[in-house]
Amino acid sequence: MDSKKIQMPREVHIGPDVLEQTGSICKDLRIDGDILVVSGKNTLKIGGKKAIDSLEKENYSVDSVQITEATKQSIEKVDRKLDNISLIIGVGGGKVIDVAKMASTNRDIYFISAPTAASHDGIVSPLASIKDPQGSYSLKAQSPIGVIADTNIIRNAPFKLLVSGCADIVSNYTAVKDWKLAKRLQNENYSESAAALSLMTAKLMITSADAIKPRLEESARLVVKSLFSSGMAISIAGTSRPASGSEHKFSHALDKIAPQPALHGEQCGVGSILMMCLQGGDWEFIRDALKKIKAPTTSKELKIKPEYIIKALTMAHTIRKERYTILGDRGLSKSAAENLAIKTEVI
Ligand SMILES: NC(=O)C1=CN([C@@H]2O[C@H](COP(=O)(O)OP(=O)(O)OC[C@H]3O[C@@H](n4cnc5c(N)ncnc54)[C@H](OP(=O)(O)O)[C@@H]3O)[C@@H](O)[C@H]2O)C=CC1
Ligand SMILES: O=C(CO)COP(=O)(O)O
Ligand SMILES: [Zn+2]
Repeated sequence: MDSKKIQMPREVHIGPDVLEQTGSICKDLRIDGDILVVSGKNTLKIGGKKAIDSLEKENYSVDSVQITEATKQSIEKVDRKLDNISLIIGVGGGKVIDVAKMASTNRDIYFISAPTAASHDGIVSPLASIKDPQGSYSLKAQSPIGVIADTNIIRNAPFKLLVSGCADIVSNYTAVKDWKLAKRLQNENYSESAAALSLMTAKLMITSADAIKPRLEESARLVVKSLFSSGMAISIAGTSRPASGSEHKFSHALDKIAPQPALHGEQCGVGSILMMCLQGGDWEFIRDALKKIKAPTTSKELKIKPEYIIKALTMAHTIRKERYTILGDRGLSKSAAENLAIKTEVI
């Protein structure tokens, strides 16, 4: 039997103001040498600067770089800063973390993940979602050596980012169904434990929906822990399969064609309503769960015109063709897509 490698972070710090301990956390992790902080336009001010101040207090020499997209060009921009760097810290949303993760993997440099929002489950996963005009790729990367999740920053982030993270987790329901289908039809590798962890996380999220409130530290902490556990399912599987199926293909298609895409998790949530209906499952349950967490359930709430929803549905099967899902090899016709979106009241 093939051997299997599962990467886990060595230290996970979740709590108010933990970003101000970045320097001492790096000392504890025995990081020796210069450090690069990767951030975004907003997140450099919100979190990046705190990490830099704390590192400088511990006498680390620190450089920083800002990125705006999760693309090859952004990875190259980070790469140009990496001579003499021993550690990269990604302080920001999902795009920043994916770019920092991939750049660190390419150069075999340690990586710390410091999310400023609980908006996606890539915080600890060993995969990076990288986009180009042709599509979206789930690339193998390393897991972070450490996670620093500052719940004071996360609770003060726009509430829709927190809701988006919850919806990304709810979408695990349809992702696991697709994965099981691929096991049955294509004999794809399938991990019972990864699938069980992914589903358990989604169930717990829905059970605790009433506790997800704006600005509360407890809510931020709860969602971070759920994203962590969904990310661990991805780590165990060694693929994003337990958390990404046809509903994610739909979201990646929207990212490609919609003039103004919504947040990743918001689109995956709506995708999950649609795909659960295609899968013959209880789509009303997914819709009601999303409503409970105040996530969008319609094209109007996503602020994306119905024509783009239909177009994304008809092209979703062309994204990650190797990932078999309920969409099959031919996908949906335009009329089938319209029927589906109308039936589920997405349009
Ligand atoms: N690798 C994996 O396993 C996974 C990867 N993903 C990927 O993650 C990405 C989605 O992540 P998401 O975070 O939704 O999107 P972004 O990284 O685009 O972040 C959304 C916006 O939120 C801003 N932001 C972040 N934190 C704060 C804050 N505290 N206060 C104010 N604004 C803030 C960002 O600012 P700024 O401009 O500074 O960036 C950005 O403008 C997608 O590319 C998706 O494919 C999703 C799930 C799993
Ligand atoms: O978003 C993910 C899980 O929530 C995984 O990302 P991919 O769809 O890019 O594999
Ligand atoms: Zn996702």
